[in-house]
Formats: sequence, C-alpha cells, structure tokens
Amino acid sequence: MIHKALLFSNDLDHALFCGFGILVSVYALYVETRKHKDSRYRAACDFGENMSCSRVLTSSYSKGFGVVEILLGKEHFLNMPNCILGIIFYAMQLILGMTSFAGVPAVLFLTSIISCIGSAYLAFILFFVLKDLCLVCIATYVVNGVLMYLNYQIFFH
Ligand SMILES: C/C(=C\C[C@@]12O[C@]1(C)C(=O)c1ccccc1C2=O)CCC[C@H](C)CCC[C@H](C)CCCC(C)C
Repeated sequence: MIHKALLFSNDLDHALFCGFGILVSVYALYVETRKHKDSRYRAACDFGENMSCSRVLTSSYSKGFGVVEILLGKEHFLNMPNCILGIIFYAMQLILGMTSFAGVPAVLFLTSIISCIGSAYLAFILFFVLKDLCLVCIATYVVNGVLMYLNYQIFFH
C-alpha cells in the first residue's frame, strides 16, 4: 500500500491539524461564552441569519451534543460545551501522537472514528435542523476527516 502524506510528513501533518483543531475549538468556545453574556455580540463568523456561528454555538445542541441533557440532566458534568470536548479530543490526539507506545496508533484511529461519527451527527443537526452554515463547525468536520485519514495511515503503517 502506498502511504501519502497530506502536506509534510504524517506525524507533522497530524500535529498541525490537531493544533488547528484546538485553535478553532478555543475560538468557538470564546464566541459561545461571549454571546451568552451579550446577545448583541456579533462574531467574525456571523454573516447572516442562516450563516451564523453564534446562533449554532448558543443552541441547545452546543452542550453535550444536545443529548446529555436529555439522558443525564442539565447539571451532569458531561453536559459541557462540545467545544471543550473538542479541545480535550485534539489535545489528547496531539499528545498521544507525539509518543510511540504500542497501542497508541489504535487508540488514535479508534477515537478518530468516534469523532467522525460525532461530526456526522453534528453536521446533520447543523444542515437539516438548524439550517445554518456555521463555518467554525464545518472547519472541525474537515479537521476530523483529515485526522481520521492520517490516523488510518499511522495505524496501518
Ligand atoms: C467545535 C466543535 C464542534 C462544532 C459544533 O459543536 C458545536 C460547537 C456546536 O455547538 C454545534 C451545534 C449544533 C450543530 C453543530 C455543532 C457543531 O458542529 C468540536 C467538536 C469536535 C468533535 C465532534 C469532538 C468529538 C469528540 C469525540 C466524541 C471524543 C471521542 C474520544 C473520546 C473518547 C476522548
């Protein structure tokens, strides 16, 4: 099988996309927090009624994927902003990606598959329920897709 790197090497690409994922998630968390404090705040990714990241980020789906609240309640610790889960996920990927323990590639690939399933669910909510074009959200779907491709390559190295 031919292994092709996306930009530089597999490992560097992996670290770069993890870093980008953290940046996007931190920005999204900032927008979410700021919008909750001031409803008149307009984020850089707010372009209109149906192209508004802050509308998505303050929706009921922005914490615990909108399902933790229903299953475990509003006060449950897992009912945290999706953005924080994203930051934890990318940081975990970044740190584990720099180690070389046996089993790490499997963990990276497996959690990456889970993140893509999560992304598919969020994309469905975004496009068909909220009917919005949230650019920071779409950016995370791309990052998760790329990370899964890179983790696949690392796993089947
Ligand atoms: C900013 C971000 C996602 C964007 C967004 O979630 C946001 C913010 C949101 O409010 C929203 C509302 C309505 C529709 C869509 C959306 C989203 O699009 C980061 C998640 C990335 C990814 C989906 C995390 C997946 C984490 C895995 C579930 C963890 C698996 C591994 C663990 C065992 C550690």
